[in-house]
Amino acid sequence: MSDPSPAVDLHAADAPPTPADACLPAPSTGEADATIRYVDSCDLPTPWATFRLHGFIDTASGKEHVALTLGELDDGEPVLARVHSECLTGDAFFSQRCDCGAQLEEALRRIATEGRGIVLYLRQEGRGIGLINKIRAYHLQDLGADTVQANEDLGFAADQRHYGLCEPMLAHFGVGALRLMTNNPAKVVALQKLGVLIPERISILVGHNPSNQRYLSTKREKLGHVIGLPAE
Ligand SMILES: Nc1nc2c(ncn2[C@@H]2O[C@H](COP(=O)(O)OP(=O)(O)OP(=O)(O)O)[C@@H](O)[C@H]2O)c(=O)[nH]1
Ligand SMILES: [Zn+2]
Repeated sequence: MSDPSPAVDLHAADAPPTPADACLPAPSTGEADATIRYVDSCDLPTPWATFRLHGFIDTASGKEHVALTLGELDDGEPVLARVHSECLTGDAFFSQRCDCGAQLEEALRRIATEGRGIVLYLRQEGRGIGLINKIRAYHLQDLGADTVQANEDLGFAADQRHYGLCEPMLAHFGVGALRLMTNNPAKVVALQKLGVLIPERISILVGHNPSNQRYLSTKREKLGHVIGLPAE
């Protein structure tokens, strides 16, 4: 996977945005020109802690991304982190087809317990194919395909995600090293290729249920995830 390192174009954290900053997505200029622009932050009370929610715009695609932070992050110590790709069905609708919602909740809970950490929430729904195509992929899975076959039957790669925006987003917070909560070694490698240090990968094995058992075994067998399933 090629992850172009986007140029950094970040506004000062304390500068209030103009309406144009906040609302106008830039026309796409292609990935090589991708820039991430910090826009604004606010408090976000959750059941576990009051996080800071930070908004960014990828000016190349117009996509809006967010980071949730807690505590002091720029002291040079590796930061407990989750790099989470959008899953509307799992994160918002309690879908049991995947483990995303449970992982997001667990990540926030663990960060709250430590009092320090970051979640990068990347708007690359459906492993990068988008929400509507994910619904089409789910339909194919209803008919018997697994999560990888379904993507491929639709003409997509099994995983179309890019992590290039993570490095400048992390740099914005003065973070260079992560203790990354993931079961996905490919995510670790992709971030390391961007220059992000990952001294520790932390398993996040939550949200297993009968409806996602096949999905999780396919992730392990075809996508290389480190997942021990309960039946084994
Ligand atoms: N195309 C497709 N995308 C899916 C399917 N199930 C979940 N997803 C997407 O897969 C992505 C999961 O992202 P992450 O939660 O970052 O997880 P991961 O890379 O699988 O690895 P972990 O860090 O271990 O969770 C999200 O974008 C989901 O929308 C599926 O069956 N098909
Ligand atoms: Zn999901």
